[in-house]
Amino acid sequence: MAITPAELIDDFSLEMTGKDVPGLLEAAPVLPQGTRMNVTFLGNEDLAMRTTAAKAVLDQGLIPVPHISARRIKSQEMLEEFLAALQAQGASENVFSVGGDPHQPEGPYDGALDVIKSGLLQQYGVKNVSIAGYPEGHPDIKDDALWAALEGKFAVLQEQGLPGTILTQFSFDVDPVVAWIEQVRAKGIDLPIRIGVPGPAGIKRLITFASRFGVASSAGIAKKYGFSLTNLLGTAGPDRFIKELAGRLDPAKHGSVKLHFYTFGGIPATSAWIRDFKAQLSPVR
Ligand SMILES: NC(=O)C1=CN([C@@H]2O[C@H](COP(=O)(O)OP(=O)(O)OC[C@H]3O[C@@H](n4cnc5c(N)ncnc54)[C@H](O)[C@@H]3O)[C@@H](O)[C@H]2O)C=CC1
Ligand SMILES: Nc1nc(=O)c2c([nH]1)NC[C@@H]1CN(c3ccc(C(=O)N[C@@H](CCC(=O)O)C(=O)O)cc3)CN21
Repeated sequence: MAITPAELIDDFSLEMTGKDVPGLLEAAPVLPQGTRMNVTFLGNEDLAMRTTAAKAVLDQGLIPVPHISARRIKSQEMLEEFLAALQAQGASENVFSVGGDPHQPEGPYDGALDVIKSGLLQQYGVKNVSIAGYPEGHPDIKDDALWAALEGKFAVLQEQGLPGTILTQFSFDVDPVVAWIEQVRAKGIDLPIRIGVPGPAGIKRLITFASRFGVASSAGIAKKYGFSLTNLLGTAGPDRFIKELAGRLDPAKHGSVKLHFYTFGGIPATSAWIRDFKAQLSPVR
């Protein structure tokens, strides 16, 4: 029963946007070689920004995990163009297939499952597909639909013989996260799970992103996490969250569980925070 925070944070992954290449270059010296760096697929990015960022990740000795936002893909040609550009750089082995925030699909793909079912991923060298998980649900998608989507994606990846990883929305509250992991395992879904946590960031910024993405941040949850809703001036990091989560995980019951950092406060700040957190866990003797 229980793993140590050092075990939980080992082999963490993190995330950048297409605009974050300068932050990536600044942070790279403190990131372990081979660390996975997700690269977002936002509405304000284009193919060149996304592929340039993925290449920059590779050049730093890290592993790019480009996002493919199903609803933002306007055509099969656009999907193939993106995958081909990634493959040409050696950046197509790992992708995150996600629905995307547009209320209406901009092309033929309604959700992540449609992209996976297309069979195109393997054709362009994809070897591992991350899919999304929602410990606290999603503001626009009913829980039934989320579970059906997760089970559907797991089944199709198995049929295709493609390894997968579940990557979750961030949370400030360990209780729903542990309950959700147990539900995933009860459904027989044995994929490795990466639990999303926010890197250290301004409290205002954390709350803004939490409300945008439908993540709970009530006064009680905020206090437990380490910030107050009435004092928005400071910053907050996930140290308490990580220590509590580690204390409640049992590998025999919960399977492989790692961490994924959303870098709302910037990649350098998150990377330095992780280095310092690890150092304080294992003081030099
Ligand atoms: N790092 C990131 O960029 C993350 C983004 N998300 C967002 O979460 C949402 C769901 O993604 P997945 O779990 O991959 O879902 P999915 O693509 O597997 O779809 C699940 C179900 O919800 C529907 N759906 C998909 N996107 C929707 C939307 N924007 N609004 C209403 N219904 C939608 C689909 O038709 C399907 O029935 C997307 O909005 C996605 O962008 C979630 C986590 C992380
Ligand atoms: N439903 C959902 N959609 C998402 O797009 C999403 C999630 N969930 N969960 C967390 C991650 C983190 N995401 C993001 C998205 C944008 C920035 C960002 O820095 N955006 C702007 C700045 C906007 C601002 O400061 O308010 C940028 O410059 O691109 C960071 C993380 C996207 N992600």
